[in-house]
Amino acid sequence: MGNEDDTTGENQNQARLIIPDFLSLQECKELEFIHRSCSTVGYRPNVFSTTLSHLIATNSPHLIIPFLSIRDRLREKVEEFFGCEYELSVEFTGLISWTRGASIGWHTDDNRPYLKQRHFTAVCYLNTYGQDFKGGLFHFRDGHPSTVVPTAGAVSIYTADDRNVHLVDEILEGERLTLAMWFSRDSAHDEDTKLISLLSSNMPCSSSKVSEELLLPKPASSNMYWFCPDQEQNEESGFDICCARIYVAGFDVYSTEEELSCSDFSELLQQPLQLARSNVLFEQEFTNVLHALQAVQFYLWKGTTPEDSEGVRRRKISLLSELEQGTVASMKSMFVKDNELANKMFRDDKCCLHEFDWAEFTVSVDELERYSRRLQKELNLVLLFHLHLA
Ligand SMILES: O=C(O)CCC(=O)C(=O)O
Ligand SMILES: [Fe+2]
Repeated sequence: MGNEDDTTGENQNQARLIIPDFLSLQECKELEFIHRSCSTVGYRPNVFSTTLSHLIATNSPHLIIPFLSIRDRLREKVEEFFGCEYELSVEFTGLISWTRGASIGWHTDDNRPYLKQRHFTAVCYLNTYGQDFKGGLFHFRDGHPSTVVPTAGAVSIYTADDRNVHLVDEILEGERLTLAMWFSRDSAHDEDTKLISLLSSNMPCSSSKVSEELLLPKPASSNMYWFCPDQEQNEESGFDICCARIYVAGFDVYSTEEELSCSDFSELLQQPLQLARSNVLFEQEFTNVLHALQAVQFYLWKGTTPEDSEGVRRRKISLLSELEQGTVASMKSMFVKDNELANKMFRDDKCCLHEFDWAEFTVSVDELERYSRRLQKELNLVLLFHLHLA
């Protein structure tokens, strides 16, 4: 794989570049954490996505920070390779995952009138073929290389025009995750302009006052998280993807809200919730399902080492009563109608290998808060800097 050193003398006509190890594994894992914590159902069957504007809209603007340096590095690489330094704008940035059954046939990335501003594509693979998913190979119709085997950290860069007709084989198992970016020569399509204006209207931050309040995620409307197999708009099949990701990681959700039987049960997920595991209830309340999901995903990402646990604020755990076990079970059947399907789509066996320990989980919940505060500070600096320049 890779034609970075290709010196066939046809550089101007070189329409693609594959670089292994463009991102570190740490960067891949951090973006995976963000996607598994924030994604919504996507624009095609069995596809899930996390866009930067969605992060802003769900009160998680600080999660944009890990993208920033990666975007700059990629833009510079694309400009350098295609000889258009300082000319490109980022048109779109998003995390996209494909699960069982997803595929895309031969196409170019500028193949719609509203996509004509897309001049170059960069796809970073955040996980690995054969290890994290089966199927999902990438093929170019003409020229070399003809097949790209997705490997965590590699990036595939190509023109969006008909020199690069491509397809992705159907995913057979697992979740194939990428960071997809498009670049435009037309600065009118600069994604940053849109993001900055969203940020300045959504942020509790002005040039004179920076909020220190911890940002907690706020779910978008519940249909954005409801997955239906084969796009049937059917509430009796499928599942809420936030709950499903919590369940496949071995946790349960518990709510003290009385009206479990109410018709609009999706409201429940917007309310404070607790996590449980093997009939043990964790005392701390999370603000809503997204907050609980973020805590679970952060724990799966970072794990903890025993030394971390000094100075940790202790949380109680308790055994679930029979009544509480009933609540846990009925929530599960409300939010995941098809447990087998949820497991097939999201289960990641690597995450379930080490033994679970509530003390370690507690450390991780505190660590998540420190992580969020650090990103918030960075975001405030970026914004203040930008507002002063503007
Ligand atoms: O994920 C990939 O490898 C490419 C996806 C693709 O072709 C597209 O989204 O246009
Ligand atoms: Fe494409």
